[in-house]
Amino acid sequence: MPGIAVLDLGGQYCHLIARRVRDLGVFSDILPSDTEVETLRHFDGVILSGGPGSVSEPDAPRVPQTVLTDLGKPVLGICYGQQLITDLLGGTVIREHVREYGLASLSIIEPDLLFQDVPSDSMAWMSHGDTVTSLPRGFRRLAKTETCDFAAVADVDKRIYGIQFHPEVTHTQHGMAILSNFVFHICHAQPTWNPASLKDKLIEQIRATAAGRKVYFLVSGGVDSNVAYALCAQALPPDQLEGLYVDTGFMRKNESEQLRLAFERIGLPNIRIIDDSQRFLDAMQDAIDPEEKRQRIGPLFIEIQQELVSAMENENHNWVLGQGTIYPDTIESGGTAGAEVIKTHHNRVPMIAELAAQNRLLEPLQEFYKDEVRALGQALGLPPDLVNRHPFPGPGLAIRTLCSDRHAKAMPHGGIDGICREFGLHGCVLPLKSVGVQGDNRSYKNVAMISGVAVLETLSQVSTRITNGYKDVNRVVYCLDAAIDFKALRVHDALLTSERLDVLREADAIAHQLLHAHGLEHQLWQFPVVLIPVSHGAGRRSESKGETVILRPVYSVDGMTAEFAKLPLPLLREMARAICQLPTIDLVCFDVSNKPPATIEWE
Ligand SMILES: Nc1ncnc2c1ncn2[C@@H]1O[C@H](COP(=O)(O)OP(=O)(O)OP(=O)(O)O)[C@@H](O)[C@H]1O
Repeated sequence: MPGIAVLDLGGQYCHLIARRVRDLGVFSDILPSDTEVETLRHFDGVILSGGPGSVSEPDAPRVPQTVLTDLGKPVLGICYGQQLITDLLGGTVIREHVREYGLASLSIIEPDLLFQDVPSDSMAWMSHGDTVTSLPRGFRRLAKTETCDFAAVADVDKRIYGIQFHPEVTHTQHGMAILSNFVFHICHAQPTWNPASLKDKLIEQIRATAAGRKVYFLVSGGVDSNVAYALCAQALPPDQLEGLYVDTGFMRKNESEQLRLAFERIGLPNIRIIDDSQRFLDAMQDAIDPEEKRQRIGPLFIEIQQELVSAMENENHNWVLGQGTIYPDTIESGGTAGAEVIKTHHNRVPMIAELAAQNRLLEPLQEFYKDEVRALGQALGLPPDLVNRHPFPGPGLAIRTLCSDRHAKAMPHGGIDGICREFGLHGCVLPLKSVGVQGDNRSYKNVAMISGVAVLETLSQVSTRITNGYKDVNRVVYCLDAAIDFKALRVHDALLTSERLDVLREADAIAHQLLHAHGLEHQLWQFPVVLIPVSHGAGRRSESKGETVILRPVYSVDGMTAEFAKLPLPLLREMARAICQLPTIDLVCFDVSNKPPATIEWE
């Protein structure tokens, strides 16, 4: 199955490039930058990804020169990829003092197959520090922007192309058309990639890997492991497969039981629920910082995995461990900020690598992206509640229950309040931090709270103005209770306790039931409900340690960027009224931040 090789030069968008190519129906594989020409010959063409490096740095990633001189296949360099092509073939790249970041208007200077059916003027997304200033011999300029002379270049005879903008991000108006032109008109690839049609091949592979041994499959209740487990169930007889589900205590309301029932309904009763909730809760006793929480949950999960493996070994020597690993888990692009930290409890720890070396690891979906896994799940006839579930983080509600060791009042902020007043609103800053993304990095910044009467469009404008204007704020929440008094807002100390988790579980269940009743859940990518230790003592319980619930519904296509979901305000207020009936809940807010600058989750 030929297709397109994407060479990873460390860009955070590497997966996005591979995904876009697959969306065109063409297989694509991400390979290390030093992959040799012999391996690349099996592909129809090569894309060199972007990346944070600079060609002038000695240890920035490079590709072998022979990819450009000997391979004879079309090559497209994107951003850093273009600069690398220029450098390797004798052109000049200079370091700019100011990084160009954002939309630019792209003008085509010379028509070419790459720009077939693309208007001569359109918008393209730029994000670069270095710039090409002179071209290698044989290259011509195909397009420019106001600030970039060499926005697209090519040696058309050798089919080597370079573009400074990012066609893979949705902000580039005709990005998909440009990628499609490269893939079909320049590489002549065939649209033969269809993950759902690979079902029979996958079933054969599962049988071959299991080779008569018992498969213990780790099922988390998430889409990936649900589909992988169901696939194993079609491949193997019931006595050769058992699902293992670890209840961490950080699951949503009735989640474990619902999962068991959902599998039972489709004839898969072999799920063993392992209740380790107390162990997880004990481990989190005094954890406040989000990284600290993840660093405690990850190793404990691995410890439990290890215990399960030892138990299997004692029970029966003939076993294989299954996991719902998918493609982005197996390849962490070099540029993904914080990847190491985020994924500590993930599928690539040394014990798992050891099992793989012993041929005791089964990961049937390791070639697929999540939307492809969903397509496969549908082809298997799995019910929507197993296949279309919203993504849910491994550490679960533990990272949706914010902790604090502070006592502080909400901070007045003239600048933010000034922006709000232009729209008839008010604003302040909560002395509480949440995670965001800025450029290639994770940020950990304050949250702004706004209140007043507004329509969604206004909230969107105000939120963008605040986060663009004040770099110490990466998230904005809108108070759903009109009677808020900022002076009565207090951040107080709070740890991760079973009582707080229970309240959050109830709030989450209320919000999701109402969402379901209005038939809106499939419009959303995800709908985290978050508990923050912020009380609004006014009137109700002045001495209380009341809390605030945040509703965080988002739209997204791939989780890499996201927009706050424009759910009807009357529905959000209905959710807020119901949630405010819970003991200890003072206030409910609606998160009106996009990603970037905020992340989907708060921690
Ligand atoms: N609580 C759990 N119980 C059993 N297995 C788990 C659990 N959490 C994770 N796993 C296993 O580890 C894999 C990776 O976990 P992770 O939390 O990263 O989920 P994911 O990549 O979103 O996949 P999924 O959609 O299956 O949850 C899962 O596919 C599953 O095989």
